[in-house]
Amino acid sequence: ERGRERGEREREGGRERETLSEPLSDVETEIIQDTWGLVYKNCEDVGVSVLIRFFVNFPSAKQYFSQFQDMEDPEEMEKSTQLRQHARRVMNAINTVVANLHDAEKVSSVLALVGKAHALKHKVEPVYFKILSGVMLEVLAEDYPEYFTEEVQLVWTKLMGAVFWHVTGAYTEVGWLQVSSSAV
Ligand code: HEM
Repeated sequence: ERGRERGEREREGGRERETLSEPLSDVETEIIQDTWGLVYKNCEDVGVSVLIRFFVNFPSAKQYFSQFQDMEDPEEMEKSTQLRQHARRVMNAINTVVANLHDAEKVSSVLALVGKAHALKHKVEPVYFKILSGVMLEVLAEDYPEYFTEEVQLVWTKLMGAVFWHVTGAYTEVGWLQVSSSAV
């Protein structure tokens, strides 16, 4: 089941879709859960710094957020309730994924919901998910250098690859066609 879940190859939308990552091993799962536990204690602060860096470095990502589309000052962004709320939601969704790494169906259903909502309701270009995960890894490595060693960062990169794979799978499922190679 698990193998199929992460699917070596699946037929979707008439096109073959290859997995970007192997399932995490037990050791890798433990590494993710231990390091995430430390990060999640500062859930709100970490989430807000990740999103601020995301919007400062990739200003076009702001277009989707009515409240701070035109904001440029990071200090002002920090006060936006819409930004803080999204930070909390992103962190909580990742927390659910991390807590359920042994339950592939739960992981894929959580991420399918996220993908579908962002495709259908928010109309977010899927490439922003890839960019956001890069920014998140960068912030985590800077803020927790003692935990995010190179080895740990590699495992996190793998997890983020899996997140992106599930999210873009949902985009494909709802008929968002640009997804395949342009986003990866
Ligand atoms: C791992 C990455 C992400 C997660 C887990 C996540 C999660 C969520 C959740 C749970 C919601 C609220 C429920 C909903 O309306 O669907 C939400 C809303 C939203 N997300 Fe994300 N999101 C992520 C990435 C992004 C990215 C990359 C963008 C755009 C650049 C984005 C834009 C939005 C917008 C515009 C809303 C609605 C905001 C509002 O109504 O205030 N999200 N997100």
